[in-house]
Amino acid sequence: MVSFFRRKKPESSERRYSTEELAAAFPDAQPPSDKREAPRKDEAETGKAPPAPLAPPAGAPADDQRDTGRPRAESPEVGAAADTTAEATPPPPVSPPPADVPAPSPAPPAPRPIEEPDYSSWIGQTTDKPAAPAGKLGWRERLHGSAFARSFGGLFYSNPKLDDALLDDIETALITADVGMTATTEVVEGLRKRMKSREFADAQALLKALRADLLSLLKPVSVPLEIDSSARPFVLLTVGVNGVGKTTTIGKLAKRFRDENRPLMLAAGDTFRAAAVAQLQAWGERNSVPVIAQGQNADPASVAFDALQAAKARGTEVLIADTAGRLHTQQGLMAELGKIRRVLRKVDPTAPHEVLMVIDGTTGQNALSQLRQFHAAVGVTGLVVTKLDGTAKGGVVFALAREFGIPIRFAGIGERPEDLRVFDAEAFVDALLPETLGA
Ligand SMILES: Nc1nc2c(ncn2[C@@H]2O[C@H](COP(=O)(O)OP(=O)(O)OP(=O)(O)O)[C@@H](O)[C@H]2O)c(=O)[nH]1
Repeated sequence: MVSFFRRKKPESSERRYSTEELAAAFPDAQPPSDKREAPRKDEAETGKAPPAPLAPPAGAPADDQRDTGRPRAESPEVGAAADTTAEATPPPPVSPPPADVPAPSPAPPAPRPIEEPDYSSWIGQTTDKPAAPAGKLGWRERLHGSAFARSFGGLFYSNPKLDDALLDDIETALITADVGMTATTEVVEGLRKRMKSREFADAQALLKALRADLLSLLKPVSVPLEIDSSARPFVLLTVGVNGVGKTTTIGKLAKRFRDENRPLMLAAGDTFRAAAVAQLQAWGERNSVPVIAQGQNADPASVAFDALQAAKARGTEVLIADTAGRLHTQQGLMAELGKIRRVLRKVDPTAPHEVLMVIDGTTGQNALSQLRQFHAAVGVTGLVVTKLDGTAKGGVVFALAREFGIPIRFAGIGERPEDLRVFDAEAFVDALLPETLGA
């Protein structure tokens, strides 16, 4: 039973958290997103519901013609749309691949290719932030501002004693960082049991055990994306709620694949937000990556259908399809994802080969219900957790891993292309905890 709410600290107990940090433990304190149709806080999962085993994807929704609230173009189920723009030029050979794809190695990856990053062609907005170094480097620099790192920084440097107060502080820190009640209880009660059976010589030993517990939560989901070369093209469908960083992530992935010399095509399936189509097209033009687009308000399934046919005809290795951001609670829009998947399967019954859900790392426990709904609608096979830099709490990664076990393919730790990292459980955990505990 989590003691966060019932335990009262002794008067003499050292105060280690600011009121802001404690207040941050409560989801109501989260600032509202400035994005269109951003999820409301009252939709958040509070962690009260028992963790239900994830049902397999429910297959295609029965009625894909439900009102989505958007104008519709001709469906590809009756024929592919004609107004297609695609550049015929194949991507030019570029620099060697970064070392952290496809499989992470225990050894530090080689430095990034020595090429000047062309930020003028970057898909997202420009930023003055310096790029984080590649490989395992940069994680700590980017995550040190997170609620998780700040809470644990204070905790570890206060020279704690091995007692129940330390466990209370760990519990508070984990909840504050959005790890969620269930995962927090499991970890803290496990440590308490071991402490009572005198397994730990001192507080440092307990903290090392905590690091091991956190790692063991994440290790099973630290599974990098592998491009199956027998799939031509390998179709990657990106999904997620509004403003989580889908289009930006596609740009980062496209740069990664281009650097690996993989012939690539993009499908501008976010036909709701006009800027999203323009963003992909501009990026594609500058980087000689073909972009299939039909413009705003086109049927996204039609765009996906066209793109897959074009990619197949050209022998493209990877096709990345964007989709519009949608709230997981909007049934019509969730059904649209099922339609996109069905339409892709008309061209290639094995497509999409990866359904990559992008989750904003600052979302908190609401991320759990988002993933549950998207998985039911379209069968999520991999995750990208973005915005873990700056003020993100970061703990939701543990909650997602514990409840769903779906591979976390990438982590977004900044806005630069090289800030999309292959998810590395050890680099992530060690970036959140003080350096003295690192392996
Ligand atoms: N700090 C930070 N910002 C990020 C990261 N990933 C994306 N962003 C920013 O998040 C904002 C939204 O990104 P978009 O790519 O437009 O999000 P989207 O999901 O495509 O948005 P919709 O099309 O509206 O659903 C942009 O300002 C990005 O620069 C990240 O890892 N860290």
